[in-house]
Amino acid sequence: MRFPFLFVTRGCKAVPRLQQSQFPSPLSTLPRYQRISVLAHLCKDERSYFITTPIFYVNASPHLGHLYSAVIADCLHRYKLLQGFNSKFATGTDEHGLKIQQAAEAAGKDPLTFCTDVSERFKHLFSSCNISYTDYIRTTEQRHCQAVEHFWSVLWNKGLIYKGSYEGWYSTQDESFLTLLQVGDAVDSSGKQIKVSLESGHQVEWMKEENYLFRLSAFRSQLLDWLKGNPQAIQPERFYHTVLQWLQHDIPDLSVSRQRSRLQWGISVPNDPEQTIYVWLDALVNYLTVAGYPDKHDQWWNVAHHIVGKDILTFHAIYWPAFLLGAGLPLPRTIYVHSHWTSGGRKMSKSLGNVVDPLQRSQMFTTDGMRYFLLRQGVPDSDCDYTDRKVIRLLNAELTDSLGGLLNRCLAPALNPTQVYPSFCPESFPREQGGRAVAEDYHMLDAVKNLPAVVEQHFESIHVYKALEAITACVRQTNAFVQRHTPWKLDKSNSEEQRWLDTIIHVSLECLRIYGTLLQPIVPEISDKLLSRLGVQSGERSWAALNFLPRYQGMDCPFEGRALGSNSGVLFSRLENENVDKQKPTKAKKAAKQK
Ligand SMILES: Nc1ncnc2c1ncn2[C@@H]1O[C@H](COP(=O)(O)OP(=O)(O)OP(=O)(O)O)[C@@H](O)[C@H]1O
Repeated sequence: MRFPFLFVTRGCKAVPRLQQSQFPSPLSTLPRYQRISVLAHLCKDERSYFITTPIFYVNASPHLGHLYSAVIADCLHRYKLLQGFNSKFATGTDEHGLKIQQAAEAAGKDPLTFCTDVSERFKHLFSSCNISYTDYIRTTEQRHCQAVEHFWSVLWNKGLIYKGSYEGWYSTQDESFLTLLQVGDAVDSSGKQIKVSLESGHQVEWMKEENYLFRLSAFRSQLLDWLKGNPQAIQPERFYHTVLQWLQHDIPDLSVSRQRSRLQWGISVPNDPEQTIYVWLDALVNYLTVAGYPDKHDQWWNVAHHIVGKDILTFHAIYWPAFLLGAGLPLPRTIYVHSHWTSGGRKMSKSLGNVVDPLQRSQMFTTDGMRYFLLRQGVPDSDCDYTDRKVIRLLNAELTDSLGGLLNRCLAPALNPTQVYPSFCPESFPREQGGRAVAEDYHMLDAVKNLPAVVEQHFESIHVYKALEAITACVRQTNAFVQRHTPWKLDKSNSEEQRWLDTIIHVSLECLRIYGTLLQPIVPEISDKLLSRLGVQSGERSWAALNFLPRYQGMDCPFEGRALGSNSGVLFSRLENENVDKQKPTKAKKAAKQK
């Protein structure tokens, strides 16, 4: 639910005191507790939020790692929308540079046709996987070329770019310059001694040429001040410390152009057609282009948050902020960093070719299944190895058995023949113990009541897996609640027993409503199915509507007595896999079981 008409600045003072009659219509239809909650959320921050993925290099088709970045950003975007923010979400493709020039040549295509083909593949993947971007940028677009030229001219006019001579190691694969400390020895497949980047393993070459340099060295202390004053600027914390560590040493000026004779596929340096702008400077400016730069861009640029893989941290946490400081622009609010999916123990990468096709996997395991897996299993702080077996096990356990099983149990016609949201009986489940509920039931209520705050905290630091861990733990508690009270054994001809049965189901459906609402940013289709089955309308699915079990608090529940939605089948079908089913426990597991 979005309330773009409410003007709210930092702090609550700027929020006008609204009379009941002044609440704009969608808000005025909400119960009082929800209105307060909406306003409280809007007071916490500005109402705008701008989230970006890296723009993806189109030298080859997308793989699972690219989808991962996009799914994280999509999850944050959807979460902000649920909270009532006006959120903008940009992704797209990075289309200039030597690697693309070479890949297009190898494919026998002109570079733009080549880029368009691959860019369309990314777009197709994202739309197939429900990536709800609001802007898809390509760096070959006119609006972007204009933004880059303008940005360059600003830096040039401030004397921050000068013509010089660059000499050093360069990795074409990474489109990156390296210091001596970042380079090591290796042997190629023919047994020849080569130099490689210690970080990516890609071969590097010694490069010496006349080009333009950016005065990066002049920004070290400003970058340190920025980070020290904004400890949340790079998250998770581990990467914040990595960048601080990098800044303990001098940083050399950065070459920001290539001779046109070597690189034609890129934007020319303004007033110097012999030079092409460095692909990373070009690419990073995409975030400004989407925000509207060089025209009116403040609304979005002031609230920008980037999602990036750890492989491109230097570019986003050092070069980009230095360029922005140079241009006199605000720095991004947060740089969220995630680690890598590995395959066979090595970073999944286009150049290595050890990639998993995300489109094919999302057809095998469903789009929501893949989204759930990536966000549940992916840990931003550390790498994670991908296998299909892990996907199948996780989805069967958590989506089919735990969540789907709970929904099935609670909606079984034998327990709920009229298919309505049953009533809650305060005498059976009083606020003080003494009814039919036991201590564990009260613990469960506390856990579910606190769940939105826990999930919010983890979403804010992109630890989505922790949010899912907390939701899964609550789902388990609700299953245990149903199991403990065996509602199917209660005597429906006895009115007191029937009231208790209804209460058990009411409480369980309330839990499911909270889980379904919180899961929307992660698995939008499954959540929609779940909430629709519970009869929860689209206007009742926002963060503000997360008012758990109001009847227990002595308030009205809008769902009580309402007809449930139609049954559209199982929530998540079990995934079959022979290998998984046939797999025998290892010796170590057997021993652990016996203990
Ligand atoms: N293995 C991966 N795991 C997680 N994210 C990844 C992975 N590979 C790429 N990404 C995401 O995509 C971004 C851009 O990656 P890039 O296009 O360079 O892919 P790549 O496969 O590493 O390419 P190359 O092999 O050509 O270097 C990364 O910063 C990250 O956000």
